[in-house]
Amino acid sequence: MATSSKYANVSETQKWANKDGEFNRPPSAYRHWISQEPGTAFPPEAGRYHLYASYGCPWAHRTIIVRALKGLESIIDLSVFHPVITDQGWQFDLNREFPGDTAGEDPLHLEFQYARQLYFKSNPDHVGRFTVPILWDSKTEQVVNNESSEIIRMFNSAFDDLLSPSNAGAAVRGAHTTDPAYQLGQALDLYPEAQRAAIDEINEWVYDTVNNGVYKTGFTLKQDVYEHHCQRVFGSLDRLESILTQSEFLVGDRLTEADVRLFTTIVRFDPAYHGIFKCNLKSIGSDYPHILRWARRVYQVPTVGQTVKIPHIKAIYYGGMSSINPNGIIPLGNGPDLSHPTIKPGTL
Ligand SMILES: N[C@@H](CCC(=O)N[C@@H](CS)C(=O)NCC(=O)O)C(=O)O
Repeated sequence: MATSSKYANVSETQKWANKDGEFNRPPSAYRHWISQEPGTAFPPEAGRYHLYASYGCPWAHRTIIVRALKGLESIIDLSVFHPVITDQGWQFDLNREFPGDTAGEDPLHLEFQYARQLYFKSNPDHVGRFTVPILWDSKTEQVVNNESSEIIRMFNSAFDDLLSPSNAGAAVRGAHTTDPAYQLGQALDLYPEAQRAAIDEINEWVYDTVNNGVYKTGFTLKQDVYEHHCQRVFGSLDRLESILTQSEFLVGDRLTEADVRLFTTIVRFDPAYHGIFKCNLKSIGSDYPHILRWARRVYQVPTVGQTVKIPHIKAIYYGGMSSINPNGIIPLGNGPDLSHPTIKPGTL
């Protein structure tokens, strides 16, 4: 039986955790698939699908990164919510507090203010949360998929026929690469056949103990549950540090989906999880030189750095989680500078 914290205000914090003090992330509700299969309900089409996301949310951030790396900006439009989740859920940036980054309104439904309205438009009987990312079909007015791990798989390959090989560079805003570690645009494959088993294996434990592990640590109501998950987070960070001591990327010497999925957690670690979720046994900037080296390498892949918006990251965690940060004070630290030059693994 879990031990309660002496200090928790249970009535406030239980919003996030069950009676055993555990945070359980419910499964995503909409799981349709965009594919090139003949007769599919959701074929790839330019301008048909719309991504609703947040720069603060690590799951939505994955989809923003893969959209940018693949050069899908002209094919799939993006609308970003205000980073602070309101009591009605995600809201468009009605007062234009994050100009340039966010959508002040829903371009497809000018009368909508909240993400919840999209869910109810799609399914009037929707029950459950109103999460981002949302991949929306403007033709049939419904949520195609709201599970980031599946949206990035679709972005990785389903639209390739709409991207011409020659404009792969142009599609990612003039970025060209001679770097053997990655391609951009149509030529990029983040989930290559030969690496799938290795990517799946790493994704599984990284999801459980790192991506979602920080939430299980931060949202618990119980001291011993907190300690258990916190230890698991750092056990896995130690394991990742050791992998990245030998290897430039998580699966060999090329950028894959496994890197994208880990990156959105690592970039939030020092500026957010170390404080708000009490994941503070170590920090990326001070204690994990190879993870830091790798994070800089990923950040510096063209277009990735532009998707990292620290003010949104700090706002979602410190500004919108009143149960664990009641006064909404946002700390000053931004975590390590990821634009700093990188070095090769093994040379630290
Ligand atoms: N499994 C989902 C998780 C998405 C998710 O939990 N998003 C959070 C933000 S980080 C959210 O939208 N929360 C709003 C809410 O729960 O009301 C995915 O990977 O897409």
